[in-house]
Amino acid sequence: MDTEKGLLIVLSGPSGVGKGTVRKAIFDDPTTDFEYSISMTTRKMRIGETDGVDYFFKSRETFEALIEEDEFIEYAEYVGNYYGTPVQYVRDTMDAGKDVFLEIEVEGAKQVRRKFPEALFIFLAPPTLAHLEERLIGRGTESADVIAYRISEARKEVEMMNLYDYVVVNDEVLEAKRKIQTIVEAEHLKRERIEARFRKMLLEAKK
Ligand SMILES: Nc1nc2c(ncn2[C@@H]2O[C@H](COP(=O)(O)OP(=O)(O)O)[C@@H](O)[C@H]2O)c(=O)[nH]1
Ligand SMILES: Nc1ncnc2c1ncn2[C@@H]1O[C@H](COP(=O)(O)OP(=O)(O)O)[C@@H](O)[C@H]1O
Repeated sequence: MDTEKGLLIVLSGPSGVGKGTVRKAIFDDPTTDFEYSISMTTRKMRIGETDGVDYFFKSRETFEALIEEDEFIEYAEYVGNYYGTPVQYVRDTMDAGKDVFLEIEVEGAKQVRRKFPEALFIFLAPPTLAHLEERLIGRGTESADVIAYRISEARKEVEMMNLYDYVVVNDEVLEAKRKIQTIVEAEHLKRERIEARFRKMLLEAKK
């Protein structure tokens, strides 16, 4: 039998909702058996970040050349910087039968939806918009202007949540992590059942 393709899991949601935090909790958990696709970006490296671990940090020229060469599954310009998912790693990993996890903003998630409609889309939502503002201010990495902009974007983004397969409210980080792991497990079981039913029907059709 051919190796089954891995699942593409997309975690998205407004900036500051906790996507990075929840993603870290997922990958800090040794029971997690999906692979994280490291994004490429043109934004400046923050203190504590490492090139090739948090992102692949590139110049605008390099990023734009890679866009021309069709090297991204999706990319978006967000608050003046490019962010994108390199295609090669995702394809190779899925072809090897492993699940790939993307943590991206909502415009990119829309593009993935067009290219990979069979992917699993999970929206991370804040308990309230007030929580979102608090978290962005609390993180202390952006100026007041950027925070105000991100909040106004977040209002629009929250309205997109009905386009997703699941909405997970990020109240407690470990609880959100557990819910996402459970959703992925359930999705595998569902797809295995559909696959088994399909094979049974094929066998019956051959009789
Ligand atoms: N479309 C897209 N968005 C990404 C990608 N990687 C990260 N992002 C998103 O870009 C936004 C800004 O990321 P970043 O500058 O690290 O800020 P932070 O997530 O708010 O800490 C976040 O919403 C990320 O989830 C990617 O490859 N593609
Ligand atoms: N469940 C949570 N409860 C309280 N604070 C949180 C929670 N999840 C994340 N945060 C905090 O909110 C801020 C934004 O989180 P971050 O992961 O950077 O968001 P995103 O990647 O979506 O932009 C950080 O300071 C983080 O520590």
